[in-house]
Amino acid sequence: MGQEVRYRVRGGRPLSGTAFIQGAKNAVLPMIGAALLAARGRTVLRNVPVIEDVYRALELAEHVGAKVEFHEAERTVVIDASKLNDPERAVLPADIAARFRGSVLFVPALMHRTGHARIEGVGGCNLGSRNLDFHYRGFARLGAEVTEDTERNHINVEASNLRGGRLYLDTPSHTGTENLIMAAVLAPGTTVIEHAALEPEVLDVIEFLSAMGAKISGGGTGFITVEGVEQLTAVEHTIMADRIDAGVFAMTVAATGGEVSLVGAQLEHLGVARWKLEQMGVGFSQEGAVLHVQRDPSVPLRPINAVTSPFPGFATDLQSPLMALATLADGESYIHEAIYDGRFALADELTKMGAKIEVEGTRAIVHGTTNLRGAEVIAHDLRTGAALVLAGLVAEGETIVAPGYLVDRGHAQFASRLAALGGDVERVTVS
Ligand SMILES: CC(=O)N[C@H]1[C@@H](OP(=O)(O)OP(=O)(O)OC[C@H]2O[C@@H](n3ccc(=O)[nH]c3=O)[C@H](O)[C@@H]2O)O[C@H](CO)[C@@H](O)[C@@H]1O
Ligand SMILES: C=C(OP(=O)(O)O)C(=O)O
Repeated sequence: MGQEVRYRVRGGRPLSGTAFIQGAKNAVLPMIGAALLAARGRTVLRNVPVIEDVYRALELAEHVGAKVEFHEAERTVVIDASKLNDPERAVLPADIAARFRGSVLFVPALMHRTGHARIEGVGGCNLGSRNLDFHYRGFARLGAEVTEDTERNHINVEASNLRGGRLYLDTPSHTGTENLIMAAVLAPGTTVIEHAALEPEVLDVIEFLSAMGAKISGGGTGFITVEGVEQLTAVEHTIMADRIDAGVFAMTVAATGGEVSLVGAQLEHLGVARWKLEQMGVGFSQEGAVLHVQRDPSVPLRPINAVTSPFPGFATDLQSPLMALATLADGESYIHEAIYDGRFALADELTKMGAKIEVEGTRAIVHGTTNLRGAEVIAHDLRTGAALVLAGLVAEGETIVAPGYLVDRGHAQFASRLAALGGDVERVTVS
């Protein structure tokens, strides 16, 4: 049997001090995919979070023919994609690609550089149904031939003759928007994408692609126009701070009480989550690049109603930590998960810790206040794991959260950053 990572947490300490917010997972993954579009030069990405999804993305980049260096201490990735032109290597193999959702973001570069892509698997958090139909339909409208090999469960994309086209998304898909933009940047002619996503990471990716030479307008309006260019150049880019990492830290301070400065976090990137946390009793103040978060532990948290929706709505990735936080509020909270049909696995785990949560479909009622108690609990996905660490920090006794790999997929040095704030959290490896 291999080794397993676990998070061991003991509750009861307020948090205080300064935490550094990592670079955004959901910006760096599309940027690694975008870096493969450059036929010349070396891309330098700074503020890269040292997380498992980045390791997987870099493995995948090497697998398809790029040369990659990860200078972890400097949080810098260097990618040379000049030799990425072998159609035989234009394959996203299940053993790497099925371990993270961002693997689908490699398809545009493979289409443009090799004329072909075979997708043997795409992973990501298990949150219910997560289709890729918007991506494939968009590639087809740009001239690709997308076929499914049902026997092997592969998708084959032939794309020797991409050209601009009129595209739309049924809902403003985050990676869908990024993928259609990347598919369009080197396709001759004009592409229009209607109902595009507004997430800050999408804007960061547009900024990166624009620096590479892409012609993209309308980012942040929901209506994006791309004029195809002949080639893109490798550039240097510093990745924005991770708003979900910042939200998780803010909610953890809300749970334990205390006062913490989050370096790099931007209040405006929290969207509606900011207002919900303020209503619960959390104080925020932004001072340049530092976000101060405080919560007086002597005043009970107020219950809350929240509905997840695309940015600037309440981020679905913050729904799990919000549920954990709501168990501590004085009264009934109502949560509607409107993005995913299977993102309430956390409720059963919190119940093991003493929480009272009723789930019906995509709606949950959380009955607070609960005196949480430590337990052995399962991280069903990345944010469930982070939420259970949060719960452990206020629970009586010891909480063990496993598998820790899922937390490590998206939060860098999670235990040591919380421990530096005074939290009793350890990341342990057991065989
Ligand atoms: C790597 C990355 O950036 N992941 C984020 C991204 O995922 P991701 O980009 O996969 O999420 P989407 O915005 O695409 O998904 C939103 C909804 O649209 C549906 N859908 C999406 C595409 C498609 O072709 N067909 C379809 O039906 C999905 O099943 C889901 O119900 O945005 C999500 C929503 O903010 C976040 O939870 C993820 O952290
Ligand atoms: C759902 C998430 O990620 P992914 O799309 O990479 O599975 C997440 O970050 O919470």
